[in-house]
Amino acid sequence: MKRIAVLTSGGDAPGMNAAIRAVLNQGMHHGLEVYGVYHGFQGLVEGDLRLLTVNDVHHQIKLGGTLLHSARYPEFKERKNQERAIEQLKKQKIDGLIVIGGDGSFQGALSLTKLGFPAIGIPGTIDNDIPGTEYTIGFDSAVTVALDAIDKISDTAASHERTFVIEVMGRHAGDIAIWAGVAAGADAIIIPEESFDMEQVAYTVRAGRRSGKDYSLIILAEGAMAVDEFVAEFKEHVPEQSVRGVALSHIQRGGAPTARDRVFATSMGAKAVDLLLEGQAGVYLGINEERVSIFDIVETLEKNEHKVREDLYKLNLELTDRDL
Ligand SMILES: Nc1ncnc2c1ncn2[C@@H]1O[C@H](COP(=O)(O)OP(=O)(O)OP(=O)(O)O)[C@@H](O)[C@H]1O
Ligand SMILES: O=P(O)(O)OC[C@H]1O[C@](O)(CO)[C@@H](O)[C@@H]1O
Ligand SMILES: [Mg+2]
Repeated sequence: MKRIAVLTSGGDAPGMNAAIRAVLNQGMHHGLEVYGVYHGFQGLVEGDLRLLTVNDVHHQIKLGGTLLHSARYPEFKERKNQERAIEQLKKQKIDGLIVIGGDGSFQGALSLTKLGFPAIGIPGTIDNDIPGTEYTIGFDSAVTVALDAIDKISDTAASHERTFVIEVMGRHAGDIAIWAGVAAGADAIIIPEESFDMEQVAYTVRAGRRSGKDYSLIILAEGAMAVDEFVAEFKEHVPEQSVRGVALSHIQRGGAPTARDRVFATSMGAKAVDLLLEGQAGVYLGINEERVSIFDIVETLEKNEHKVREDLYKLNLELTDRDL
């Protein structure tokens, strides 16, 4: 193996640049040429790739976003586009591909492996929604950004003795909501994985106020309900309160990656290169008990579901269990 390529796909995530840097540096350590594919699978199909140099990744470890740009390109589900992608790679004499992205991007990597082209996945998504791994690159940064925003909102919430409903991202997963909610000391955390009773949420908020709190926070995962809808319904249960809703939205995908995201991105970027050199394909990397682990894409994605940290969710319920 002399040449490999790397791309980023799906929603960007802080730490993707750190992973790209590690792929390039580890590739160079092994005497490989590393190509960067721009604009995800779309760029791959269109042949939008070039040789990376140290200059491309210099300074990038501390930057959010992805220097390779990203794309959502549903057309990559079509076999003809997957075959075109392989033709482009072969034209450049590239023997292996590293795909940094979420669960959707891993399906793209899998399709290439099934057609005989070696591909390896690195989990890069703020959602933390990939089965197998406990952790995805960008999650820690997104939670940190969300928490910073929630803390700021709590200042004004306290001044006006308000209840704020704060919608966080995560697509179908409640991970960002749980972590940001526990870290913020939220009165309630609403996630798609657990049902909730609006009257019970209202009771908890009211009980908190009665016990001396001067504001309340409800952290709502986008996959559970839209914030406007939630606020409208919630207000009917607490007509005496001033309630505001806010969606943090794409701010959660921006900013410098945290140390944790940079370290795991660097470890996984380097490991992906090592695996390609060992002849592995159809696998992805993840983190288990703070160590890089290897997962089979088919086995793990098709037979497992992502699980949220139920223990943290339950802990928050216990900590907010107050009587009126
Ligand atoms: N079944 C599939 N087969 C081939 N390619 C796929 C498949 N599903 C998704 N992809 C490719 O992966 C891209 C990214 O997928 P998706 O939009 O689901 O984001 P993701 O990688 O899960 O990241 P995130 O959820 O963080 O945005 C798609 O736009 C498409 O190009
Ligand atoms: O940037 P887009 O395409 O609007 O996608 C937003 C989605 O992407 C993510 O930020 C990452 O998957 C989700 O949390 C969110 O639902
Ligand atoms: Mg996804």
